[in-house]
Amino acid sequence: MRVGIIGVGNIGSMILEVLNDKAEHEFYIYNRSIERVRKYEVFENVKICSNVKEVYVQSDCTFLCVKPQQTKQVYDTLFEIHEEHGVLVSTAAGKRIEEISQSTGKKNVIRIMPTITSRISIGITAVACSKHVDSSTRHEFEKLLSPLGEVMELEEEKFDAFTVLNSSGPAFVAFILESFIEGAINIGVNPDYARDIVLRTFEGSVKLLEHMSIEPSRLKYLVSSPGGVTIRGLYELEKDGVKGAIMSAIYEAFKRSQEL
Ligand SMILES: NC(=O)C1=CN([C@@H]2O[C@H](COP(=O)(O)OP(=O)(O)OC[C@H]3O[C@@H](n4cnc5c(N)ncnc54)[C@H](O)[C@@H]3O)[C@@H](O)[C@H]2O)C=CC1
Ligand SMILES: O=C(O)[C@@H]1CCC=N1
Repeated sequence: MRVGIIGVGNIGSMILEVLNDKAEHEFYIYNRSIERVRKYEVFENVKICSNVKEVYVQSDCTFLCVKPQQTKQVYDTLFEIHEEHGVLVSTAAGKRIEEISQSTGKKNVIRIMPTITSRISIGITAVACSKHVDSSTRHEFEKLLSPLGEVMELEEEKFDAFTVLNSSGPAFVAFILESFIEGAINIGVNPDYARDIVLRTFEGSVKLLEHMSIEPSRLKYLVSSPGGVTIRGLYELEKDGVKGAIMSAIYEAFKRSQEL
C-alpha cells in the first residue's frame, strides 16, 4: 500500500517505523521541520515530500499526525485539493469525523486513537470510520494497522474516554512509576535498583491479576496482613486522597478531550 504520513513526530514516526517493519509498503512523508525526517532518507521505500499535497495525492491512505492545534493549516491545504485520494486518517485527540470531513472536503475519513506503546506492538488502536468508507477499505485498513497490536472498532462517542485510558494512560502510569521510584530513593534505595524492582513489581501485579482473573481490590487484601506493613502504606494513600486525585485527573483529561 502507498502510505502517507503528515506530521512525523511521536505518533507519526511510531506509525512509520512499526508499519515499515517488513518493508511491505511505500511511504510518502512530510514534516514541517525537515530535521525530524532526515533519518528516513536512507530507506528506499520512504519518500520525503515537501508539502501536504505531495503526500495526499500519492497515497492510498494518509495519516494526519499533527497536534490538534496544528490541524487547521493542514485541513485548509487538503480542502484546496478537489479530487479525493484514498482515505484520510486522523490521529488527533478530540477531532470528530464530521469536523474533519467538513474542514477538508473529504468523505473517506477514518479516525483512529493510537497509543505510544504500539511502538512495541502492544496496545490497542481504536478505529471509527465515516459512513462513506466501504467495508473492504475498512478491512484492508485494519489489516494495515495490525503490526501496531490490537485494532478495535469503536463508536465515535466513546473516543474521549478511550483516549484518556488508552492513549494518555501511559503518561499517568509513568507518573505513578516515577512516584514509586522516588519514594524508594527517599528511603535510601539506589535509583537503578529501585527502577528495576518497581518495573518488575508492576509487571508481576498486572500478570497476576490477569492470571487469577481477580479485581485489584482482591489483590490488595491478599497482600495486606492485619496490623502489617502494607495496610500502613495503604492508609497513607487513602488519607492523602491519592485515589480521588487519580479519579480527578481522569475526569479532567476526559473533559479536555471533549473540548479540543
Ligand atoms: N503522543 C501520543 O502518545 C498520542 C498522540 N495522539 C495524537 O497524535 C497527534 C500527534 O501527536 P504527537 O505525535 O505526540 O505530536 P508531535 O508534536 O510529536 O508531532 C507532530 C509533528 O507534526 C509536525 N507538524 C506540525 N504542523 C505541521 C504541518 N502543518 N505540516 C507537517 N507537519 C507538521 C511537527 O513538526 C511535529 O513533528 C496529535 O493530534 C495527538 O492528539 C494520539 C494518541 C497518543
Ligand atoms: O495529550 C494528548 O493530547 C494526546 C492525546 C492522548 C495522548 N496524547
